[in-house]
Amino acid sequence: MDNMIAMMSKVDDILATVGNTDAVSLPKIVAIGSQSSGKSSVLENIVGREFLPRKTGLCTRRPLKVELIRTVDGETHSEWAVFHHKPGEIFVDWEEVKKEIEDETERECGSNKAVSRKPISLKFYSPNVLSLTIVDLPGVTRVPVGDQPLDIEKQLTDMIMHYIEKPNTLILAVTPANTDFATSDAINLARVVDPEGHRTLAVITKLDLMDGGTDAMDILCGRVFSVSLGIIGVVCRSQADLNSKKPLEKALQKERAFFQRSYPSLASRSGTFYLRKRLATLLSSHIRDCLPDIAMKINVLRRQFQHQLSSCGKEVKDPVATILDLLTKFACNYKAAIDGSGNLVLQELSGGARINYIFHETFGRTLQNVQPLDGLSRLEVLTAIKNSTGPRTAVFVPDSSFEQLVKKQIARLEEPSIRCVELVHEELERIIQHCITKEYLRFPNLIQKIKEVVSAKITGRMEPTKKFIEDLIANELAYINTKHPDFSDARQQACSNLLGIQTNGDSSEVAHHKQLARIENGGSGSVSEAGSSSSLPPAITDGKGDFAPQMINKREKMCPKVPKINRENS
Ligand SMILES: Nc1nc2c(ncn2[C@@H]2O[C@H](COP(=O)(O)OP(=O)(O)OP(=O)(O)O)[C@@H](O)[C@H]2O)c(=O)[nH]1
Repeated sequence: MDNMIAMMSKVDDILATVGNTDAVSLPKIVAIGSQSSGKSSVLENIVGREFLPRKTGLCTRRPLKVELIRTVDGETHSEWAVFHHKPGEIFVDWEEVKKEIEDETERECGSNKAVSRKPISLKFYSPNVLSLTIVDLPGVTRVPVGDQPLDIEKQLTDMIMHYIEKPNTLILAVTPANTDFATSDAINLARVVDPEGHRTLAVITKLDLMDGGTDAMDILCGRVFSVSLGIIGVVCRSQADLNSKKPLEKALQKERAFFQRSYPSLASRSGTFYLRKRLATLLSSHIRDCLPDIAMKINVLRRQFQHQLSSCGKEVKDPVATILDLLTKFACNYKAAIDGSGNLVLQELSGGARINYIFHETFGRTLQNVQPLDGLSRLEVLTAIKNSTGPRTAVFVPDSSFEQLVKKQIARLEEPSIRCVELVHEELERIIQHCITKEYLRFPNLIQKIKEVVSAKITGRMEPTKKFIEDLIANELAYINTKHPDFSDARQQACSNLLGIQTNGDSSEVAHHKQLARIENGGSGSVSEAGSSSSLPPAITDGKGDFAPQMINKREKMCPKVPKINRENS
């Protein structure tokens, strides 16, 4: 029996080493229940040692897998413990075991009540135990405290389900006797995955705390609810016993006396001693039943791993040289992918060619499509002109309003430029994947690390590059050289276009005046032709009621895409 349990423990270790614990469901006992129902107390009673952190409120915050391994007398240490996360260290002091469980819990979950799914594994070697594997899970709680997330109840229930839904798990459903059984979390959760109760053993704790005049006879005899593996009552140490450091042996004696006194007819199949024996028998017969199925699954796994192993190639004699070689190759592949000298992908553009496409096609086309006057309504232009002249009436387009409008348009270049950076970044990330060739596949951790490091480097350049673009645009916005002759003409023409100046043979400034006057009159009123034209300075027009021909040519050159406004509609 001991051999079988020890063998299962070894298989579990091997599966944990290859990171495949879910591939084969190994028989184990899992203790579940609501918070403070007494799961850890029961586990301590079974082990016969005080090694668990104990206090009221949430105490178990990570699954704790305890493997009890029966040793023969005469070993160097009669009893010792080893943690899976500290393989070389042997613990012989139970206070240190307790402290290590607390420390390891805090390392993973922090100090403020948060919980984690990651189990702590402990092997306990002793000639005084029956070989067993028990997992103690955090208790179900409903109200989040400390760093616990709002959905703590769901997270805990999911964690419990993850363990107990496996068909080879025996469920130790711990329920305190001083609560209502109809609301027992342990029994209700167990029923979800094991409705017939074939793999559920109920343990009733805190029988000593039941109200005077009541007893748990009906419950212990299975008249309230029934589970086929049995219902066993236990009495563990109370908080007062823990505070006064009452030895476990004394507590076990007291427990035996309690059952002989209060439940004499059930005394022989109640209490910790009976529970230990029952669990060991159940587990070993359960292992026997599951063995053929487990052996078959392990054989399938073995074949899979052998196949994987043979695809790995030659043995690595010098790991450091191999890693250096792979890193150098990766760097060369990456450079080649950008230079264009790497493996050619025929189906799609990639690497440097794709970056070129992003710059010249995607980004280039976007810039070409940015029309200088897009998003500037005529009303906006006229309002800007009027706002910049204050109480005075505008005759010429003032520089300040022109600058204000131009700046708004230049700022529009920022968004497509940033998008271009993002596209290039995406491509640089894609190159990483392309550079990981077949020969890397046998080193999944190395691949993971390369991806992390290179991706972090590339992503680290994103912010400085975006900042560079923002600075470039800011530089352009800082000073608009309106004195530049081309720019100056373009300004005139762009504004003329917006104002719909080429109307009815009016000179540009006449039309400009009319527009401003229309705005002043609510947008549609008519303006006295004679009155307005008579106040215009004569030098602006060419005498034919329009801009001089060379000015129009300039406009065509500077703003070729500005659509002409229909004279009739303007
Ligand atoms: N009087 C009495 N107290 C008990 C009994 N079993 C547990 N307790 C007390 O109940 C409290 C909670 O016990 P734990 O064993 O820590 O409960 P738990 O279910 O492991 O708690 P969490 O893991 O935090 O959910 C402790 O103060 C125990 O001393 C019992 O049979 N009788």
